[in-house]
Parts: sequence; structure tokens; C-alpha cells
Amino acid sequence: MITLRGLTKSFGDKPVLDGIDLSVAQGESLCVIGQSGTGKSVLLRCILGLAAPDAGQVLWQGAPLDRRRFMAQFGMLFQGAALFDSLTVWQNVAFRLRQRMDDRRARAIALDKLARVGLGPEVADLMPAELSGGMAKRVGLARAIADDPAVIFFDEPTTGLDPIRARAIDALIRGIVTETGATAITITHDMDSCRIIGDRVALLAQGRIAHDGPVRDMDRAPALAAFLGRVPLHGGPDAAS
Ligand SMILES: Nc1ncnc2c1ncn2[C@@H]1O[C@H](COP(=O)(O)OP(=O)(O)OP(=O)(O)O)[C@@H](O)[C@H]1O
Repeated sequence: MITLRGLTKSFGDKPVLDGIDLSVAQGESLCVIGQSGTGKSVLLRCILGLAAPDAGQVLWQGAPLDRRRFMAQFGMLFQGAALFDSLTVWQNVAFRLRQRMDDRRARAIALDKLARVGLGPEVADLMPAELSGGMAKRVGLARAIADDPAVIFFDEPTTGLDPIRARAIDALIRGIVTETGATAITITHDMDSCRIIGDRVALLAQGRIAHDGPVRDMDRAPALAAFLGRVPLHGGPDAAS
């Protein structure tokens, strides 16, 4: 379980996170949505320990998150996949594995994870520059799950993909999260993605969690309707129409 308590972060005099309380249960899949610039990446960086909050805490299984211990237990799919250009596909997937096992074993695990994301052994020795955007995302996903992580972060997993490839990545993520029982936190703008990947959706707006509820109820949530531009966020003449 990951719990955020009163997470607060400003840059200069600009508040970005204003007391975020949020928790994600073991095995739960949470999508965090919000308009551009609302602080989703800052929130993710605070959870990962890459940015220090001004106040508040990140708890992992009830205790303050120890970043060094946590590093070994989480996987991450970066926006744009962020593969290492000078490594082959299998070396990218096996990046962490190679630090603690020989290449023969690491490659075998990488091939297994590549198969899980729908890529055959013929891609293993390609370089990232030879991959399409969708293939690169799949390789990034294989790398995220290479170490069988307890928690997986997905940062804008469908950005830059056409709708067909985006839904394929969503389905893969949902399948992987369900079958591994991993806890998942996804940052996204894509509501269709939320419907497939998420159990729960949280909306970040003006530094706070403006909505937090099950994905199955998201079409009935006023704050989410406002996010989608169906009604103004703070009411107004059009709010009831
Ligand atoms: N290192 C930093 N220094 C100063 N301001 C920052 C820094 N990092 C983020 N910000 C500011 O914090 C705000 C939130 O940024 P963030 O990148 O978290 O938004 P976001 O919701 O992830 O946006 P997007 O959906 O476009 O990626 C922005 O106004 C940004 O300019």
C-alpha cells in the first residue's frame, strides 16, 4: 500500500501540490488525471523520491518510503519509453537484471517478458532506433516488468500512439497488472485509457484531489465532467446544461 499524506510542493511562490492525501491499496490500479501543468509529474517525482516535498509524507506499507529499498521493488514505463539508444532491445529489457545475473539468464528473462508484451525473439537484437513507436512502448513495458515489480508506474503510457495502438497498450497493461497482482499508478490524460487500466481514478486540480472514485462511476462524477469540458469546473451559467 502506498499512502500520501498532506503532500505539499511549491516552486518559488507557486503552489503545485497543496496537501495531497491519497492511498493506493496493494494490487489496486489507480489512474491520476489532470490538465497539463496541474502537477501530475511533480506528484510522481515526489512518490519516487526524485523531488522532495515541502511538507507531507509518502508511506510504503505503513512506513516512510525508503527510496533505496523501494527502487528494487518498482517498475516504470516512461513517457516516450525512454529506451537507452546504445543498448539492444534485450539489453534494455534486462538492464536491471544484468546487474545481478549473467547475460544468458538475463537474456532468457528478457525474451520471456518481450513475449508477454507481444514481441518475438526477432526483435531482441534490434536497436531502439529500428523500432516503431508502438514497439518501443512495448519494449519499455517489458523493461518495466522485467524484475517482477510490486509497484508499477505508467507515465502517460498512450501518449503519441494512435487509438488502435493505444488501446492495445492499455489492454496489455491491464492484463499484466491483473495477472501479476502489482499495484499500479498511471498518470494519463486519456480517459479511455483510464477505463481499461484503472480500478480507481483520481483527478488532480488546483493542487488538490478534486475527485477520487471507482472507474465504473466516472461518467457520473461532476468533477470529471468538468475536466472533460462538459461543464465548467466551478459552476457558472452553463453548469446545469
Ligand atoms: N523543477 C521545477 N521548477 C519550477 N517549476 C516546476 C518544476 N517542475 C515542475 N514545475 C511546475 O509545476 C507545475 C506542474 O508541472 P507538472 O510537470 O507536474 O505538470 P503535469 O500535470 O505533469 O503536466 P503535463 O500533463 O503537461 O505533463 C508546472 O507549472 C511546472 O511549470
